[in-house]
Amino acid sequence: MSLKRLSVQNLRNLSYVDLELAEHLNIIYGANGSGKTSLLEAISVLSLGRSFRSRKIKSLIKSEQEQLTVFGRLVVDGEQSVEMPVGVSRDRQGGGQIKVDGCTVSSASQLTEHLPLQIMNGHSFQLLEGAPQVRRQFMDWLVFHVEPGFLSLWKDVQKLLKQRNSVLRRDKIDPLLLAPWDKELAVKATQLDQMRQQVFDRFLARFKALVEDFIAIDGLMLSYYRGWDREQSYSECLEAGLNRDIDLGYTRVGPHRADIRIGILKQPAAEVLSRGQQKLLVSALRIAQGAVFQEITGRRCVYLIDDLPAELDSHYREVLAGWLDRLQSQVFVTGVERDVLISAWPVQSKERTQSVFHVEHGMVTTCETAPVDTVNKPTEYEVGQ
Ligand SMILES: Nc1ncnc2c1ncn2[C@@H]1O[C@H](COP(=O)(O)OP(=O)(O)OP(=O)(O)O)[C@@H](O)[C@H]1O
Repeated sequence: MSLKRLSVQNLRNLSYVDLELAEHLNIIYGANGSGKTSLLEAISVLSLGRSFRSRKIKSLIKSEQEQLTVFGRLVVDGEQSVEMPVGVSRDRQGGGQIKVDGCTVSSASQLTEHLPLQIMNGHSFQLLEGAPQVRRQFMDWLVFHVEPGFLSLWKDVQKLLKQRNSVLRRDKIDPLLLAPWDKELAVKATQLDQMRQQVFDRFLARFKALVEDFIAIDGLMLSYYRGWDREQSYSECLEAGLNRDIDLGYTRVGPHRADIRIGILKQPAAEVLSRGQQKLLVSALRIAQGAVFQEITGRRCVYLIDDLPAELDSHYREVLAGWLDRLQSQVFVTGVERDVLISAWPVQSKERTQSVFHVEHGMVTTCETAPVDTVNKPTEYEVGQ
């Protein structure tokens, strides 16, 4: 999937922007505070129904405006002639509308299915230093996109856990009352674990192949933790831990505790690696994920990379750009300096289309694509106001 056209109204400092986008590489440069991240946020509204930066819709709507609107035209992979319009509007009262291919839909997950995104920004370090929930969400992104039954199974497990926890919090607990819930929970939790394990194994193989030649980190280890003891079935775990769960008032172990453990010689990666190495590692995790998504579904996800040069030297920038280039996915990459961004990419290949955009005070100008040593002059195509 790629985004061919993007129109934005009243999102942060962007009053009105209307852009034709390149199928592969979109370079967005401009001074601090000019609106580069806001442009990426607009794309994330089309995929998540909200920004990747904050869940608060009010801060996303331009000051003194009542609502924001983002509209896009998606091109379906392998069918260049098939375009799908998607649109999202959100207002300050929490209302809004999501439209996919002309129909109003009730859930943002229908947007996500059509426009799968991988986001790399300052928060990406959370994959290494954040709570297990961050890595669980990371893993579940791929499972959601490649296993059609995942979302409903995941919802069932959440519901069963909630019911079980509410029983655990009662004054008097009859274990016989819990038994049927536990049986159903164990069956669904085990199915969920199997889905995650299968997808993780495939992901791990892809990740290893990707980083082997580029990240010289001795002892780098990735492993999947399913959330309960490997030696026991989930029903055995629930039974053995019942008294402890009653004392705690919640279910201590299970698929809601799953994690990906990322370590270097048995130490957490965040405590050992330099900031640049961490950035390359989290980027590799996201790129490997996109590659597996592509292998399994035959579709491509879209990459949003905010401030690519931050933390990276020119060698690491080139490694990262090379990985992305080989994926042939659509990439939106921001940075303050245009030439630093352009020079990271391999010499223009015939297979790659690219566009360069300059952002200034919330106005976006499409530039001619030119080699890095020539000056890009803005064309007459002024898209901002
Ligand atoms: N709700 C809003 N209404 C109007 N302007 C806003 C709103 N929220 C943020 N801004 C402003 O929008 C501008 C663009 O912010 P953005 O984060 O997109 O900049 P950027 O180009 O990514 O900057 P940097 O290079 O520093 O990361 C900032 O000046 C910010 O103060």
